[in-house]
Amino acid sequence: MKTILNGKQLSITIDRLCHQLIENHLQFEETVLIGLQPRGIFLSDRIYSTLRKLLPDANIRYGKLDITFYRDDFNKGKGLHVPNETSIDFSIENKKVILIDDVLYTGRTIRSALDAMLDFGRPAAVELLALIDRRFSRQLPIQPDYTGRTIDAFISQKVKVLWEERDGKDEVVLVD
Ligand SMILES: O=P(O)(O)OC[C@H]1O[C@H](OP(=O)(O)OP(=O)(O)O)[C@H](O)[C@@H]1O
Ligand SMILES: O=c1cc[nH]c(=O)[nH]1
Repeated sequence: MKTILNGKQLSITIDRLCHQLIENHLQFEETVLIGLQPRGIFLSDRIYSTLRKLLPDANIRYGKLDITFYRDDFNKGKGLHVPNETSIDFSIENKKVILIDDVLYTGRTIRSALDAMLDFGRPAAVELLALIDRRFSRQLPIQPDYTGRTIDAFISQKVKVLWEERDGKDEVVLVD
């Protein structure tokens, strides 16, 4: 097992990603954040709370999206899919949407998210923020606009993102 980001590095990376978002989206008047269930939510919660500290006067809209029923392997005999909650209490019509997930690998989760998101309106634009980009693993033409760390990994390896509130510590590891 190899550490990709320790707790301190993870915190600095999240701060940096938030500053990059502010650089492009200023007060988030026309921009909404959407974290992807289940694992992207820990990251999107951190990003949302950091942005609120950095921009105390901004009214940042933040929702959580479950993509279970939009997966391209849903009903493909891959076992029982357990859905999570979607909570988006605003329209994304004509808004700039920032999708947030912890790991970008084949790109299929994000494809599903693009599909699922359309139930909430037609956005003006969509950007993707991924904490870890496993490049050269993509099966679809999907790339992140904001990246915490880009890594190369063997197909047999797995990136695991650990969070204090769930796992007792913040760390990103590569598991053989
Ligand atoms: O780019 P992709 O290949 O879709 O992988 C990325 C997804 O994988 C992880 O979730 P999880 O392990 O729950 O998803 P999986 O079962 O699709 O690997 C991670 O939280 C991403 O959402
Ligand atoms: O390495 C990977 C690939 C997909 N999803 C993960 O969470 N980790």
